[in-house]
Amino acid sequence: MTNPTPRPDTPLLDRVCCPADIKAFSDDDLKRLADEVRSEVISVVAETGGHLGSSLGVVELTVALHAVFNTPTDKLIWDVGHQCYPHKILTGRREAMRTLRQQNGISGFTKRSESDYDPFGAAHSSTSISAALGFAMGRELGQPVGDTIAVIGDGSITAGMAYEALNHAGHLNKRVFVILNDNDMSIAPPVGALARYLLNLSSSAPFATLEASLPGPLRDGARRARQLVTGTSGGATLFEELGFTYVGPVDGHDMPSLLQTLRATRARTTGPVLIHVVTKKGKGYAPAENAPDKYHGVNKFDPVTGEQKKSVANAPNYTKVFGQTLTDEAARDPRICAITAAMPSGTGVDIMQKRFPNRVFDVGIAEQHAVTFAAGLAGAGMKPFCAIYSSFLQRGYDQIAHDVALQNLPVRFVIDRAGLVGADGATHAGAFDVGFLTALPNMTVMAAADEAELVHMIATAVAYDDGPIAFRFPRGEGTGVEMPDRGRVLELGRGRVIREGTDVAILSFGAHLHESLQAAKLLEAEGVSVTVADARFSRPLDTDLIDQLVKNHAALVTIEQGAMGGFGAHVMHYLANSGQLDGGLALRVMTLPDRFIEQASPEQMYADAGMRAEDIAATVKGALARGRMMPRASAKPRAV
Ligand SMILES: Cc1ncc(C[n+]2csc(CCOP(=O)(O)OP(=O)(O)O)c2C)c(N)n1
Ligand SMILES: CC(=O)[C@@H](O)[C@H](O)COP(=O)(O)O
Ligand SMILES: [Mg+2]
Repeated sequence: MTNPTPRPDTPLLDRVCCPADIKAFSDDDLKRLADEVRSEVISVVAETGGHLGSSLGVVELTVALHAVFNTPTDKLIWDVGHQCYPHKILTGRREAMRTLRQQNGISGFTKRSESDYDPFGAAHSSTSISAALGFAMGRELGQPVGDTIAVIGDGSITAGMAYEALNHAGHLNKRVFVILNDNDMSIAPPVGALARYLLNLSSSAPFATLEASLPGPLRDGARRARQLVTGTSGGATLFEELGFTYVGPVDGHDMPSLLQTLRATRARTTGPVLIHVVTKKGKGYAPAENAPDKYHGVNKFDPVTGEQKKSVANAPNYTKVFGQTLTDEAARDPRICAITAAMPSGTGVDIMQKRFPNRVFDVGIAEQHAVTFAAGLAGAGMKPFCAIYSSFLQRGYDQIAHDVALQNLPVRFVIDRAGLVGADGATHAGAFDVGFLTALPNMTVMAAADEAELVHMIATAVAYDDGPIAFRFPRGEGTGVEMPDRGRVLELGRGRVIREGTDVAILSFGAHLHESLQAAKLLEAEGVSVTVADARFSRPLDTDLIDQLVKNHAALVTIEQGAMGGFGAHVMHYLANSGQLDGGLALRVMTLPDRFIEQASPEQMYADAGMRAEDIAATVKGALARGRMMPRASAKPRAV
């Protein structure tokens, strides 16, 4: 039975279950469809929150790509994937969009397990060209892959990995499409020489449409004219020098130009192609157009006014505490400087940037460079604070090991978004930094249990010049503890006992101290006396404290906001090699479970991870029951 002919006034979007449905649309229909998709994005994100500006900027581009290419056989790969909301709406997930970034809902990024139209997951930037080239070579080797298209932003293309891929694509000379979505914005305004180059290049937009529409010889003439106007000396753009056919710049909101350019390029080119599309972040929604940085990631908002719903703050925000404290320290110490990889406001270094602009460096999305640049600053005698979210720091691990730790250079690593972060889900979980940093000789690793501890750890990092030092703290608010006027320097490798008990000990590393104290209260009500200690350091370990806890309690439980192989593993390693496991010890190591945890609220995610206060209490009780069956030496508790 054929589908009944829709009434002419039926919204076009109501007729779209998947991209194949838009193949029959006229070019005018496609423009109308884009307008409907834009309204849908605004309506959804007003309800759910999420990445608004980037998605609004690629509405026409998304419709045109699905109209011209044959997804999912043609592989459309979005870089970062935060701009994929129009793509998800058009690929069968329109209804599901209201569950965006929520527990058991759909991801805020592209995700292979979610749809055949998501051939490659993302969320960390600058991976799309590599992936698209990989798929293209799979096709060349006989796999059922059609065209491959990477859509990468002007911010994401500042990362080194993008050039590794461009370099290889130019070498292989196989057919692959790179769409450079140039909205002249990263999260903040873009930085770097490349941003300037692209701005210059995009000034030649009028030539692009002309060029794409002309036959061979005339097209060459138009290209030469463009190059003359844009001063791309020697005639070739950077991308053409790397072996790409460069097409553009094209107005990314002009549907006819987009369709014409994509159709012509798809029909005519054989090797690697870069299509330079100029868009506006937040396009079509005034509040987002006028403040593209503030509307990059939004809370729920009033679609009429654009007013974002403010979350009620019960305690200081860790990031703000870091930014302000570092600024205060920098006022006292001219050797302090700060580095961010395109996240000035996210990391809080924008606070110092306002006061000491010449000592704060935004290197673009370039975490590898950020780390070794910081190493150079340290080698020169500065005190660099390299502020990178835990999950993004994964991008610079060899630089940490090879350029910083091995040379014992005093770089300070500021690791925000440690632990589970909530709506950004598994890709942004700060789960692994404790493991990969604590394993490094010369490294010192701290975790703040609360915002007051963070202030002390910053002071400690300022004072510590004997090698690299890292401190981590979670996304969001602290616990509302009393704040010190000024940070004091902590004794390296020394933890602290928060609460004295006699039966069992909890040794907490980082911000789960709060839940550990709650667990102790729950156990106290059941007649179990619990010592709670804050380790403060995973390297160097406070072995005296560990010895005392083991000697004076029937069982020991460690807990950390991180994956296996972190703090608890190092405690176990110490206990084993100091012979304290030989006679048996009731020891439990609480970490994140050995799996990735999908997006939800942080509370829901920690519940999923089995790390609520009641979970800790249950684990402690189990360890205590086992421990009571074992003999143990008694010893006087250490004076605190
Ligand atoms: C490795 C890595 N570093 C940092 C980020 C944080 N981040 C997400 S989107 C973004 C800006 C991307 O800019 P662009 O590629 O131009 O996309 P637009 O938002 O302008 O559409 C940044 C820095 C990330 N996702 N991955
Ligand atoms: C898409 C991306 O990677 C960033 O926008 C990230 O979502 C920012 O995270 P915060 O909201 O924790 O700063
Ligand atoms: Mg951009």
